[in-house]
Amino acid sequence: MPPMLEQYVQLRDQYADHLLLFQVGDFYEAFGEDAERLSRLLGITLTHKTSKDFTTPMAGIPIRALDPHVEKLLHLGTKVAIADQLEEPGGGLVHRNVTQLLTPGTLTEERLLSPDENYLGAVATGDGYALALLDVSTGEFKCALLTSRSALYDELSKHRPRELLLSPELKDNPVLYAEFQARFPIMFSETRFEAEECDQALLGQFGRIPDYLENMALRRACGAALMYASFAQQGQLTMVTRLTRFDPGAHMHLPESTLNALEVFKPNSAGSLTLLDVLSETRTSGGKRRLRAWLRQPLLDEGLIAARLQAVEDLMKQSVARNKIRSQLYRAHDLERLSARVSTGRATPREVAALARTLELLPELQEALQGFSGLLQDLKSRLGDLPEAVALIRAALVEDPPIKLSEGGLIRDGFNADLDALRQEALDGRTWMANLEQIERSRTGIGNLKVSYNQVFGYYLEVTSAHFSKIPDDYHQIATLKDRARFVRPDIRNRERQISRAETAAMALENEVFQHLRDELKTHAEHLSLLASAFSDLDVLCTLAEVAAEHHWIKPSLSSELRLHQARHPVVEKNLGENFIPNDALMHPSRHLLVITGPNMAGKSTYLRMVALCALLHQVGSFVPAETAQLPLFDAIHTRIGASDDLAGGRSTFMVEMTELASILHTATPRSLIILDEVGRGTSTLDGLAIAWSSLEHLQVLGAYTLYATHYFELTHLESKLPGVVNLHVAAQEEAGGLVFYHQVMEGAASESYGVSVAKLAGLPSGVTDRADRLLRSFRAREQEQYHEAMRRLSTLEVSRLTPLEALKALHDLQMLLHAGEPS
Ligand SMILES: Nc1ncnc2c1ncn2[C@@H]1O[C@H](COP(=O)(O)OP(=O)(O)OP(=O)(O)O)[C@@H](O)[C@H]1O
Repeated sequence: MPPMLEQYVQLRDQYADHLLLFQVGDFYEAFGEDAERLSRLLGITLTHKTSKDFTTPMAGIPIRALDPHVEKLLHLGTKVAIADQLEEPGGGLVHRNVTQLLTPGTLTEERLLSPDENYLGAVATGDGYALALLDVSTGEFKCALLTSRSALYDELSKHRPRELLLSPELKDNPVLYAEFQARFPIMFSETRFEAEECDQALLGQFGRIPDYLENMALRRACGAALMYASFAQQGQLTMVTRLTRFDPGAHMHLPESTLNALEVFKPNSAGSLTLLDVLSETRTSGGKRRLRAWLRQPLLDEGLIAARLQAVEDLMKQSVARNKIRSQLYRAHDLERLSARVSTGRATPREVAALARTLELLPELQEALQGFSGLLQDLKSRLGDLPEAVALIRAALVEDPPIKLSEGGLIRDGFNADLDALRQEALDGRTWMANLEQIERSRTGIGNLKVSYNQVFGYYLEVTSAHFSKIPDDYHQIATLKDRARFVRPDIRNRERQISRAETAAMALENEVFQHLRDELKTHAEHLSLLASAFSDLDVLCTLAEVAAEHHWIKPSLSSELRLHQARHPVVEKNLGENFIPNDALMHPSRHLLVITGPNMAGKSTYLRMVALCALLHQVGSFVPAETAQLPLFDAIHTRIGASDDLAGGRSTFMVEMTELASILHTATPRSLIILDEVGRGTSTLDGLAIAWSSLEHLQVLGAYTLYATHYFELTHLESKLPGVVNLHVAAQEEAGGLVFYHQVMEGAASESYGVSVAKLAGLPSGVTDRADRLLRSFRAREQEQYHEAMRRLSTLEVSRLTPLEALKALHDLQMLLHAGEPS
């Protein structure tokens, strides 16, 4: 095997679960089976490397086209190891080593990352489920202990890790492992979870094990994440300076089903909008991530909510200051990621320049925040500028430095005297070379003499055969072509060596100066990460103010009652504009369970979601889409909306519905907001009605604020039976041209369900709808008849004369009567 392939095989075996891309000149190559795999995955040509008696498959990617290919490989679930040439090719085998390991959850390369968080997740069990979440692109590292698997799934789907590590007790359980894989179609990777090694990893990273990691499972999850990321980053985890433990109970409980039903992040149908889309006015990538985090975790603390609302109100009113801040933020680069890159000493010259440009915004941001109080004043003090860092970068780097250090030309003239001298020397040499052609033409009288350069000979003189007689003695011929010859001279060789020596030394010195600059910036890493966090908070507050101003949202106030006047569903309103009909909502302890009826398409679901979204926005600290709004503090929003099945999870529509209902009934407290849309629809009418009825009775006793939309008219009877239950309906009317929806929510139950009318609107064939109309009339007539007949028989029954057996038979007959009969 040729020595280069031996080198390849050695590295490949060292990083066995990665696909090794091996630099050979301007290409990254793979050989053997890996080449076949690469060619299959990327659809690129498979060739062969042949030397003497050896041949092997080979596939390669040009270096300049690496990123899109790596992106595709990661997307296909393949980890990538990049081995670079670490020295200029010379005589023998070039020294190569792995310089980057790329896995979806441990990326730091800006160009491969999306603006969202990029978490690596690790889960271990013992006393519940321990979850660690590490984003090495920003240095964020947090963990939590979850009491149930569904709580773990909720957190995982909220944080959407790109890669997951499962401890052996989870991974080795085929049923559990399959369930994880079905729920989270991401990369699952292997690492060690041994307690002792995990503790060592934590000690190595933080110098001590934080007190709040008393739980072994937490330490295993955190340690495993650290060990895995550290391997991928080849020990460079300096961006991870803090580990926080978060308490899912410290925030409003928002199960995955609620986030999905309310379409907070993900639309239910492709192409439609989400709440995040309506709020997507952030100006920075960090702000976008922070907004997602706030939406994931609405607050429970009145004081914090009030502080955010106050800041949003101040920024909304001060539109000049707000616009100024937003236009500054627009120019900011992703400070969170830049600070992580700086802390690992990996920032590229261009990233360092971007850092300076971002830090230069600080004085203006501080000025714009002048005169604000509360949270905004705090933010102003968190935005302390770093003039010395900016001055250093500005003095050292050219205005627009290259991405790669190896491209050179990044250090400004005048910054380092030695570098200036080397550059001058190289320049002198090149000027000498540039003038040489003219000088030699005059000296020899050869008008077409040329000075050229190529990789093999370096600089040389070229003379065509017509002028061979004029060639001076000091020219030494080095090559003869058909009609010309090439020459050198000792002084040309000397100059060439001088240029090359000076340029190589200048490059090395630039490298050194830049390393020094990076080391200097590293000392500000902590400050930079705090600044980054302040930027993100400021961006989100400005975003909430901007949205409030643009869409005429108002500041909600805290109350024990839920009182919305002329409220709108923010997403549906964005689609419908002025055609959206606002509605009121009123709930208090003696009106805490609203049963909403009305035809299909009337707007029941929209109304339910509208109330829930207002509650969620309030606790995020946002204004809400209404004319006035008073809202209680909810500890959770539970929803059971729509029919969805979980084919991957192997559960039918009804099973999903019942599982979600069970979880709501078990976990809801009197302080929860519950939204139920047509519960019980997935089974037979009577079973469904019975389940819905008893669930409502349960919630009525619990006292939780509940909105329940239904087509079961029987449930409207609950209003007269149970205190706290109130009927509402969404207005619609049959008119000459068909059914008209008013989308207006009114007191009282609906009089009809208009199902057949809606079917007509939907375009069912008229023959079918006419027959349905007749059937409906006959069902109703029959129902009435049976009901009256049953009543008549019951009232004439002489109960005191019946034997127990006769009484039972009479009851049975009555029942048969009520269920009897097919329509004619
Ligand atoms: N307040 C409103 N103003 C204007 N249009 C509305 C309003 N509410 C709902 N709509 C429109 O009506 C459509 C149907 O609304 P929604 O899904 O809420 O009805 P629904 O009563 O829950 O129907 P179903 O019983 O079939 O689930 C929405 O997509 C929207 O276009």
